[in-house]
Amino acid sequence: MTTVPAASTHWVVRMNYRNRSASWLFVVAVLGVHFRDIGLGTGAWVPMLAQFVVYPHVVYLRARRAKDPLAAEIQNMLLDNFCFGLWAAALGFPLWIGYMLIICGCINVTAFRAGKGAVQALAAAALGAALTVAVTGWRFTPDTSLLVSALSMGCLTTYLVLFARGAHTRTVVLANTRAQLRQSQAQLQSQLQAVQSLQAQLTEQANRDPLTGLYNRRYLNTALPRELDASAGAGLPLAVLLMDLDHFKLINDRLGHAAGDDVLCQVAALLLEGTRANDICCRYGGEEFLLVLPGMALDAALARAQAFRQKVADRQWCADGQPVAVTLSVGVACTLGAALSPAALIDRADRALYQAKAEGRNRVSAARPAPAGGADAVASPTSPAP
Ligand SMILES: Nc1nc2c(ncn2[C@@H]2O[C@H](COP(=O)(O)OP(=O)(O)OP(=O)(O)O)[C@@H](O)[C@H]2O)c(=O)[nH]1
Repeated sequence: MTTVPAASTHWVVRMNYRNRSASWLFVVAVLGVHFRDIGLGTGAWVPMLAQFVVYPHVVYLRARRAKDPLAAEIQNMLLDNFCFGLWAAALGFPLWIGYMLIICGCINVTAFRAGKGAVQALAAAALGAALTVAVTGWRFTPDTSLLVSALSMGCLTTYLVLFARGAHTRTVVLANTRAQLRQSQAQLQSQLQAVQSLQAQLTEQANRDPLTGLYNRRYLNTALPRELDASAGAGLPLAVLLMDLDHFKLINDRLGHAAGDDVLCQVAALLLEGTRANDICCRYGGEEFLLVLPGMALDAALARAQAFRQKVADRQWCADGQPVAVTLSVGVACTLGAALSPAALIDRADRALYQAKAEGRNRVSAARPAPAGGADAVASPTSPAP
C-alpha cells in the first residue's frame, strides 16, 4: 500500500514518489502483457516488480533521509533513466515501451535541470542500454502487440497528466506564497512606517522641553554648531539672545510653583510668536530662554531683544488666575563667520545677561568683540529700562 509522504518532505521528493508509485503500476501492466506476448515467465517478473513496485519506495526513503533531498531526488531521477535504459535494451528496444520509459524519465529531469537535465537523462538511459547490450548482446525487436502499444500510450498519458497536475499544484502554491509574501511585505511596510513615525516622535520628544514645548538644551547642543557652520559657510552673522526672567523666584514664592510654570509657558508662547522659520527657540534652563538667530547681525538682534523685552514688560500678566508683574533681562552676542565656538558665543551672551541683571534688570545688554588679543568685553547697557 502506498504511504502518504510526510508534508515535511521536500515537495519534489513527494511529487516524484506519487508519480512513481501510481504511474509505474501502469508500467507493470504494460510489461506484464508484453512478457506474456513474448513468452517471458516468472524469472522476468521478479526484477520487473522489484523495479516498478519496490524501487519507488526505496528511492523515496533514500531521498527523504538525505541531507540534501533535492540533490538526492535528482540522482534518483537519473537512476530511473539508467534503469529505463537497462529495461529497454533487455527487451530488445520495443518501440512504444522504450519511448514511454525514456520520454517520461527525460521530461522529469528536464523539468528541474532544463536542457542539461534532458542530456543527462538521455546519457543515463544510453549508459543503461549500453551496459545491457555489453552483457547480453544486441537484440532489436521493436514491435509490440496492439494492446501493449495502447497500454503504453495510456501509461504515458497518465504520467503526463500526473506531472501536469503536480506542476499546477506547484503553480497554485507559488501564487499563494507570492500573495502571502506581498501581504507580509505590506504589513512590514506599515510596521516600518509606524516605527519610523514613533522614532520621529521620540526624537522630537527628546529634543523638546516638556513644560513649554520649546527646544531643549540637548537640541541646542547639536543645532547651534550646525547653524554656526552654516552661517560661517554663507559668510553671514549669527546672533544669540539669552533671556532670564527677573526675580522669578519671587513669583514662585508668592504665587506658587504652578503660577511660575504658567508664566514660563506664556513667555515661551510669546517668544514663539515673533520667531522666524529658521530661528531656534530653546528653554535653556529653569527660567532662562535662548534664541538663536541665524543670519542676524548685532544691531538687528539688539532691536529684536529690546522689542521682546518691551513686549513682556508691557503685558498684563496673569499667572494661574492671579495678576503678576513679569520682566526679563537679555544678553545678546553675535558672531560673524567661524570666529566663535558655540560655547564661547553663549558665554558672551551669558556675560552680557549678567551685566543686564547687575545694572538693574529689565534691560538688554550686548557683548561687543574684545580688542584683538584681549579679553571679551561686555558693552554698556544698550537699552536701559525705561
Ligand atoms: N515654577 C517653576 N520654577 C522654576 C522652574 N525651573 C526653575 N524654577 C525656579 O526659578 C527660580 C530661579 O531663581 P533664581 O535663580 O534665584 O533667579 P531669579 O529669582 O529669577 O532672580 P534673578 O534671575 O537674579 O532675577 C528658582 O526659584 C527655581 O526654583 C520651573 O520649571 N518651574
